[in-house]
Amino acid sequence: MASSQLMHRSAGCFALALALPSGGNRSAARVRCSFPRTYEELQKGVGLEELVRGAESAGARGRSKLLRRSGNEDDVDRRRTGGTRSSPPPSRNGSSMAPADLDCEHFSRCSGCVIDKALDEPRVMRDAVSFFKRHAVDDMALTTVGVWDWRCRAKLAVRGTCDNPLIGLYEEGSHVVVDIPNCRTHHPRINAAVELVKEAIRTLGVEPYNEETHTGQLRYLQMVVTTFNSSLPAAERYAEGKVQVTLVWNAREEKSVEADLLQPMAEFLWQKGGLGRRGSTPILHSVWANFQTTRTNIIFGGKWRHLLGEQQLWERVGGADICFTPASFGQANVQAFEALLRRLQKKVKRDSAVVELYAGVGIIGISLAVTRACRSVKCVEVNKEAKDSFQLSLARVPDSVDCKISWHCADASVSPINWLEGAEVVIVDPPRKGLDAPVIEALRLASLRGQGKQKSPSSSNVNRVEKRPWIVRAKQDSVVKDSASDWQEEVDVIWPDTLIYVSCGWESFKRDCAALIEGDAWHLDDAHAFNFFPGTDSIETLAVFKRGKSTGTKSSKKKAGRRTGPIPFHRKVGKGALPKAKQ
Ligand SMILES: C[S@@+](CC[C@H](N)C(=O)[O-])C[C@H]1O[C@@H](n2cnc3c(N)ncnc32)[C@H](O)[C@@H]1O
Repeated sequence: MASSQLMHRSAGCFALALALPSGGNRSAARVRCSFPRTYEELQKGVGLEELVRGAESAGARGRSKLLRRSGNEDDVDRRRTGGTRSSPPPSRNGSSMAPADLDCEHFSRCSGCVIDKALDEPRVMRDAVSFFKRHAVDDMALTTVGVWDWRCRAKLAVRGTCDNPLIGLYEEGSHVVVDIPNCRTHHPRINAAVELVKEAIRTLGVEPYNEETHTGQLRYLQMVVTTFNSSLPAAERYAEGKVQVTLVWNAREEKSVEADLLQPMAEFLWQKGGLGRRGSTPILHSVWANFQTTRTNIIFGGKWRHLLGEQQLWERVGGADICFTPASFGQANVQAFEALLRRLQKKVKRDSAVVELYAGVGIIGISLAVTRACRSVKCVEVNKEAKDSFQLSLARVPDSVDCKISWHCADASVSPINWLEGAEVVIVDPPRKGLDAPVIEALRLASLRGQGKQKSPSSSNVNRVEKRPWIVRAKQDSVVKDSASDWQEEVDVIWPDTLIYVSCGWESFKRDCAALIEGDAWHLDDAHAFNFFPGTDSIETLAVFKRGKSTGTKSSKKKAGRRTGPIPFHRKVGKGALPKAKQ
């Protein structure tokens, strides 16, 4: 996808940039602005798992008086479109909560956020609630882990001059970069790292890129925060996150003459923000370079170089240690993702055989292997860059985990039925455009086969044909960890009876859902939304489908327990979410 699209956050979900987070004004504004508990917790720093654990119990205990907490994703595919600003915010269901307003000085020009009021109630939830109600899921709710400081991944354009660098996102519909030093959605350490980059540009005379003349040196930045630090108490890890900075340089490689200032810049950053930082803790994790010389809007070139700091970036997600390279996809809102994973884990029966399509670095699969004692987990991902990350993460899966875990570099839309065979649970987490048509057809077919309505595997012609036998292909492009116990190939063919759909594209989800349930191939069993991108009118949806026609049993149960009054689609999580009486 073109970077021009990337750089407008409203055209997806994006990354903003800028300045020193510790300014007194900003802090004061935050205290005034409705989330005193969140503010205090952010100052103290609350660990990811601790935060979300507290959130879950709070969610279970009631939501009417919940306060809010802070929350994460990013990538080209994950950016969502901002919705209309004209519709009024949904009702707060009688809650006395103060509004979760953005209160950001950049809002009027920056394309990153499209909503600055009631960030905890994206308007799209109205549609989502009524959609799921029509499909017999009438307790659809939204989990908001926090509305500020949630973005742990940002891709930012560098423009302007070496005396006055501009670092941020494009203004909507243009290629004018809006400088966003005090972005309220960024993890504060991203803003601090951007400030350092500006200082380096001014001091060393680094030329920001000029699109028109295709001159200049520094084109983009990628900032990724890791909150993984086992030497700190869990409560301090989020606030103490460190930034992996990638400098996207307008040169073919580090030895090119155009890259003469690359190493000096990396050393400057490391001196001021890394281990060389005297008297204070480092804010940088590492410095990388990426080389991009094309005239296109594509942000990254194919060449990456590690320059300084730690090479591997780790995050603790869903109960597992996960490694990311700068080229891997990662969720920007790590706290909200953690909340989603915890809910997802509960939807998978222990000892299941799981296949995950669109798996990225395999976070969901590894997390299930570790927390649900799965019999097997197969991850399928098209981006080969994710393989190294998966391998490193796999090496940290404890030996006690008795699960056959594998990762396969493959296009899920090619012969997808082969991946579904032998799995009880299938998880899909596609890009914003939704599922590929062959995957939908294969999911429908797998359901029919599971119901005994379609017998012959060879009779299907719904898939594009991959010439290599799938088993050969899987072996060639795979990483596999066998279980400690003997692995036995399934003799009786099993087909998934549970389909878990993680969606970052609401419109494509609705379309895919209609295709999946058509003719009672699947029915919706459960759905929940997560506020992954506060400031945008978008949600991340976790939907659980069961095979075949609904028996009505679950729906009747839900009806029996249904509350009267407006549908409470909003749920806040985190310690701050506990009803006062119970704290
Ligand atoms: C929304 S991301 C989810 C990744 C992962 N589940 C996570 O949360 O980190 C979608 C992933 O699907 C991958 N993808 C896109 N098209 C694909 C295809 N046809 N086959 C397999 N993977 C695909 C992308 O490379 C990306 O890693």
